[in-house]
Amino acid sequence: MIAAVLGSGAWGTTFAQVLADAGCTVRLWGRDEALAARITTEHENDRYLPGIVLSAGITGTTDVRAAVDDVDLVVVAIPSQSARATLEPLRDLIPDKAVAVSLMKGVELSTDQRMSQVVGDALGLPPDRVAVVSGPNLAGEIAQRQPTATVVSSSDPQTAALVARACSSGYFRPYTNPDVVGVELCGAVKNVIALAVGMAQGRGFGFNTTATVITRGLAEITRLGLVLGADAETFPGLAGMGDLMATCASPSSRNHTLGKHIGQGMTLDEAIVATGGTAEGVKSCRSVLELARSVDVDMPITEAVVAVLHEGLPVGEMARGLLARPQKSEKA
Ligand SMILES: NC(=O)C1=CN([C@@H]2O[C@H](COP(=O)(O)OP(=O)(O)OC[C@H]3O[C@@H](n4cnc5c(N)ncnc54)[C@H](O)[C@@H]3O)[C@@H](O)[C@H]2O)C=CC1
Ligand SMILES: O=C(CO)COP(=O)(O)O
Repeated sequence: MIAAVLGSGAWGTTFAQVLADAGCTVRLWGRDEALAARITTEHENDRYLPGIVLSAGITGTTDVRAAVDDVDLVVVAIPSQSARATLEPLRDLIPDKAVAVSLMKGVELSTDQRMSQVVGDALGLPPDRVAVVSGPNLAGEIAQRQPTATVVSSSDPQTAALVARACSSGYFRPYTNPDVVGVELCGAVKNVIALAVGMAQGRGFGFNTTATVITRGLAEITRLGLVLGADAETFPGLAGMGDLMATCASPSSRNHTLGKHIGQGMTLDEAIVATGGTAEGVKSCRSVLELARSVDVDMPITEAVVAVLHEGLPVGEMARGLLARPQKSEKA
């Protein structure tokens, strides 16, 4: 199979490596010419994955037309809020046989769409030609070929199976799941929960607080997902609990790290600079909250993250506000 991966950041480059190791010919598109040349000739992406020697089966390019010519897979790994504008000009260039794959974990501001919806809309593809990949997949670990599993989801089981075949290797094990809504919401909202966990840890709180935020975070992801038609079995799976555990535990998570900087007293602008890389939850917390409000779902942790990051709530007030809420049943 021939794959074009759009976005030569940490995850795009790592997933290009996964595809190459699984036997695909991979064209990795990015905007930086010097970096694209180094990917092709030196087999390295020193900006995002320093120290990793990339497979010789990956060619870097800045020519997006050439990248998508005659491909079987178009894989998208750019920040969620830039996806639509980047993909729309490619609308007439996608081969009829090709399937699009979103690696992005966000919700678009202004439309509140999940990224598979944005990709389908922007490229003019029906849902059965779009898949998503989401799970406990910290790029730095996978780039070192450490073992992990993931979820490939599409409304069309054949599309999911095709993408799973394309990325399956000795260290990367995809499971398929037809619940696109659940898988994508898990990926987007766990970033918001990881921000909250980071804030708590930055304030000096310990494991009880972390476990509480993760567990109640999963409860609010589940509440939203079920109202939007997701399958309850997705949430305790790899895309749900699995990814929450990885992102909320790892110091290499950008969302977790950014939250920690905020907890330690940085402003949002300072924390963005200190973190580097794309922390999707910073923007997606707003679209997730809007989505939740549109279907009348209560998401107190998400609401608190929005209040701290975008509405001036002092981070020291966050726990007090969450714990002062009226008593309720754990199952409500
Ligand atoms: N890094 C990770 O471990 C994982 C990341 N993801 C998701 O993958 C997506 C991409 O994340 P990363 O690769 O980690 O981000 P990154 O920050 O490492 O790289 C982003 C890439 O997108 C490019 N880019 C930025 N704005 C652009 C624009 N307007 N047009 C075209 N390209 C643009 C940047 O130059 C860079 O190459 C995000 O949605 C993230 O949540 C998902 C799983 C794992
Ligand atoms: O999605 C991820 C792990 O599955 C990566 O998390 P961060 O974007 O917070 O680094």
